[in-house]
Amino acid sequence: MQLVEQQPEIYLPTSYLSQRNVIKCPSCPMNTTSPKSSLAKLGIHTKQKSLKVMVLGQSGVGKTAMVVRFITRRYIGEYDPNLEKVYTFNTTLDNDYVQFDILDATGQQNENDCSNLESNIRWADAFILMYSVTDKCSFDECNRLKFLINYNKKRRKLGSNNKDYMSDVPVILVGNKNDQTGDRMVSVEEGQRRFRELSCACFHEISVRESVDQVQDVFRDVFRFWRVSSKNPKLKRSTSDVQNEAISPDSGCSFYETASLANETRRSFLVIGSACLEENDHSESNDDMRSSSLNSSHSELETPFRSRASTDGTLLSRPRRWRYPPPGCLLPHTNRVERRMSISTRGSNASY
Ligand SMILES: Nc1nc2c(ncn2[C@@H]2O[C@H](COP(=O)(O)OP(=O)(O)OP(=O)(O)O)[C@@H](O)[C@H]2O)c(=O)[nH]1
Repeated sequence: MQLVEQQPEIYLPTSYLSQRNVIKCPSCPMNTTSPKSSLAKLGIHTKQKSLKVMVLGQSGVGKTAMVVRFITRRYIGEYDPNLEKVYTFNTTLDNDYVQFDILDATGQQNENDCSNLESNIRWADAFILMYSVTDKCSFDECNRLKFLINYNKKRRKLGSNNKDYMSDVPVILVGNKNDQTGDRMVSVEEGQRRFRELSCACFHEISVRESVDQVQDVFRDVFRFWRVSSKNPKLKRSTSDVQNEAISPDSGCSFYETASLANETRRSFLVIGSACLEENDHSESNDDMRSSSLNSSHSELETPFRSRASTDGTLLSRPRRWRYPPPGCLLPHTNRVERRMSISTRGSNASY
């Protein structure tokens, strides 16, 4: 699962420019032309996917620094905070050719910007919700932004007469600047708790300044969660316990939902009601199925499914539990107090 880096491309689509008055970043060190990628030239990729990612967060949390780091692998300290840009970056992830359209939203919002923010949210397929671990306000701002995401994605689906209006776009919560240990105001545990409360897809705590790998992990997860949700748009991911936890060697950390992307094979599970689907492989899911958050009773899950099922698909019979024992059968628990039948249960014809 190598991230193959290619020549970055930035473009500002005409439609986007006209709608949102986006300005090209003059200080950006990357090419502003759109050279065709080497893969495209060779004609290797057959299907090009465009993944529209919106990076959201309060001003100064490091959104631009992260996007530029992902595309160029470089860390650049200072940016014009008032610029809102769309970067297009072609890369290969998990053997899939993918085109990222990354909208770096400006964090300085006034009331007039609110409708612009909401239309940008409707444009995006996936979100990176960013805060700085050195800024509690930016952490709290994530609540408002997540609410706006939920609201706008939900409304769009309702408008399209789709009854399945649950918003299931991937939202990755990212705490940045964890290199500034002395200035920390938000702990890892608080970030993890907030990620659960907001029902985000996963949580990363990173330092854009210190690690390009952590930044790439964030975008890799955006892509993976988006791929799962776009393949199964009607499925709702489990919002249950976070069981898997991965601490990367360079001190960034990530938290995932139950049996999702953190394990070695990084398979994702989707939960629909009480059914569990695995994204990649349906053949050997016994152990993983048990780790998912199903409503099945604990005792049922103790016995592996295959030992309970015969080859013709029928379940082996389990001892029948009687509510009232059949005639002639003694109750196994003798100290049980026999319930007296009420008059209504015995009926009006009962003799006393
Ligand atoms: N120590 C530290 N500083 C960082 C890190 N990432 C970004 N910064 C700094 O944080 C400041 C703000 O970064 P930006 O990328 O401009 O933040 P932004 O969220 O895009 O801000 P707006 O454009 O105003 O929305 C800059 O001075 C960056 O150098 C990091 O991981 N560690």
